[in-house]
Amino acid sequence: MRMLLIHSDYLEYEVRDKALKNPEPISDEQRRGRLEEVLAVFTSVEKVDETNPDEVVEKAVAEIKDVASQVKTNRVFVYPFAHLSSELARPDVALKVLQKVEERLKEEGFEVKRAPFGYYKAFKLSCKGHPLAELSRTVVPSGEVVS
Ligand SMILES: Nc1ncnc2c1ncn2[C@@H]1O[C@H](CO)[C@@H](NC(=O)[C@@H](N)CO)[C@H]1O
Repeated sequence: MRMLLIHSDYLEYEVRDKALKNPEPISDEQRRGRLEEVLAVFTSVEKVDETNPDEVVEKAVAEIKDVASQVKTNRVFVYPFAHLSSELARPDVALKVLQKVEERLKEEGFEVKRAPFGYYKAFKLSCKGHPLAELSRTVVPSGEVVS
């Protein structure tokens, strides 16, 4: 899993067209979303993650918690982003992983939004620009190598 973590004044999105034949079903309310003072986590779930999705969820949550504590926010925006890797996991696996990351962050006390999966989306992002505002993290199941 590849993550680009951007500490932001805000992130907002609006759903546009389907990017998959069967995108995640969403309510009208989920067609737009916005969070302020947020750690935006743009995420590509990778093929290698399919060998142990549960483990990669836990590793991703640990990394997000670490960065969130460094930038002092408890608000996280999980954003599916298929552009950080050339070896993407199947959409059904990727969606489950991202849903689980959202669920586990909420269990850890974070305020979390997750952008809808399988769509093209317009988004606006305001990066804070401090030294820790732009970070990347890669996590893989144990025993796997980062390609
Ligand atoms: N392995 C994967 N990891 C993360 N997201 C993935 C994925 N496989 C499919 N998606 C989702 O389907 C859209 C089309 O690839 C993706 N859409 C996007 O990435 C938008 N930024 C529009 O390009 C995404 O929602």
